Amino acid sequence: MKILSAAQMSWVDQQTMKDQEVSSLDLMERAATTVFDEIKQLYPRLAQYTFYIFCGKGNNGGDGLVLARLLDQQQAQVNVYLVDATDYSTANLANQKRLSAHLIQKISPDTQVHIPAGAIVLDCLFGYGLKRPLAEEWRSLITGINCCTGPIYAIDMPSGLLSDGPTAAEAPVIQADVVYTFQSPKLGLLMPGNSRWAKAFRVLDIGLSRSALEQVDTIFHYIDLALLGPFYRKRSKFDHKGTFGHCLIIGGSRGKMGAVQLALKAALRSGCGLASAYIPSCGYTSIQTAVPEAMVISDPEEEMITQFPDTRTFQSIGVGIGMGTAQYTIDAFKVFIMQGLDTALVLDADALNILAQDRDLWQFVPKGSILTPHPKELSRILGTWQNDFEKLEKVKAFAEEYQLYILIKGANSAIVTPDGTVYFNSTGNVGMATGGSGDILTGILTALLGQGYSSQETLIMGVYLHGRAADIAVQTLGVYSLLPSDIISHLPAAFLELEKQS
Ligand SMILES: NC(=O)C1=CN([C@@H]2O[C@H](COP(=O)(O)OP(=O)(O)OC[C@H]3O[C@@H](n4cnc5c(N)ncnc54)[C@H](OP(=O)(O)O)[C@@H]3O)[C@@H](O)[C@H]2O)[C@@H](O)CC1
Ligand SMILES: [K+]
Repeated sequence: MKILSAAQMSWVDQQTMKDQEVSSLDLMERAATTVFDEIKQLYPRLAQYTFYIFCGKGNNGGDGLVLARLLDQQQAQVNVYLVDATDYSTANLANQKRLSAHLIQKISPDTQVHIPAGAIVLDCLFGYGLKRPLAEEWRSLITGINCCTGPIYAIDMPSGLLSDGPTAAEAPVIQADVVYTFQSPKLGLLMPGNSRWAKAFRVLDIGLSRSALEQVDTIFHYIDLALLGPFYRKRSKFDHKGTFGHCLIIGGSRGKMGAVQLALKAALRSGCGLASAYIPSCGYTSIQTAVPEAMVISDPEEEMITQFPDTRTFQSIGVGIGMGTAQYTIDAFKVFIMQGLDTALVLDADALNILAQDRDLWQFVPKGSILTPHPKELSRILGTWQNDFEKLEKVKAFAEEYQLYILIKGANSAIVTPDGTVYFNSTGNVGMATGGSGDILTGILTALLGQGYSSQETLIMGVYLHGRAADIAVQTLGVYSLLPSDIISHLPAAFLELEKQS
């Protein structure tokens, strides 16, 4: 799914009106009706609820006015607060006239509102038309709304949040529990730093012109099953284990052998033909016992890796998890990486920490390699950033310079490719924030790379399935109790979904 800028959304809206011969008013009715349907599903007995609907002067406010009419028709208690203006959009004015005048109360940006307990708020002050951060004069209205005890649903965007650029932390912005955004997720909804304003969002299909959507060119994409379908390979009965690659996980140190165990299990659950581990010898028995399907090669040293194996017979290699940064390990890793390998690697954890200490090493990392840093590892590599947008630019520059694929881990993890394309993930949940989740991702990615998927395909599919398995798992286990190993045991369900859709 494409992620469109405000300007692109506006262009697609215009094209839709031409292609489908509909007016702005029709489109507004359609958009607001999709939100109304969602709300009706959440609150089937609408007549029992009170809605506080805050409307601006543009088309986002117009959506709110339509919603007010639809809710009023279902006997919900409706209170509309419309920002007083002299320049309402045409569709906004038309919808004011369609609503009983007694329902509308005019307010100014500095009005102080008190919302009673139990009321539901619909935020329709600003959508993608917000061009600059809201001025101070809006603070009292926005703060009053944010103080409500009931849920806040924002239409298209939380008001005050910019769609395409950074919003200052102290800016007045609506804190939406759920954002119903039209047709395409907006960048501002995906940035982790904005999560207190957009706690969750749902993309609603409002039937905008397919051909216009296809024509829009964007470097930003949102990963869904439809994106995976074209490259997911179904298996034929003539395939055999040699077809699916032999993957190698290099990592582990005394006390951190579990990381390798998790990665191996995840790799085996992700369809690799053969899986091997290279580990310090103290882990030999535990890995052989815990993962009987895997093969183990051990370093001569007990507690840490001091040399790297010949990797030429393996189709894919994942390096770094649980490896530690003992000097012997650092020295051995440097020799390994400086030999000039011609296979893309999956690099995680301590492999990244070692590389981060010596910028000269990056030139030796095989082009097309996959890096999966968590935020701390990423800042060791790139330094600091002011906001998520700057972080993204820094990652893009680095990915291009060294021709690498970089995963920015977090809610809505983002994959950055060497040509600057960005794929945001749509799966995953807060239950994954437990040590070990990343080791599983390394296993999945190494397995997919070994099966012949390109680095880009590997990341899109691996990150999606990793999150999806966790999403399926929390349906029965909940976010508090989810263990990384539960992600592995739910990988089959995630793969099955993909198999069915392809
Ligand atoms: N197009 C369609 O047919 C459809 C559109 N749809 C809906 O329309 C929404 C987009 O509507 P929109 O373009 O009217 O913009 P909107 O977000 O309502 O705000 C614009 C107003 O805000 C003002 N303004 C801007 N920045 C400001 C600031 N910092 N501080 C103060 N004011 C500021 C700006 O005034 P200006 O600065 O230009 O004078 C302008 O008056 C979209 O999100 C979706 O909900 C759906 O119904 C589908 C059909
Ligand atoms: K809004």
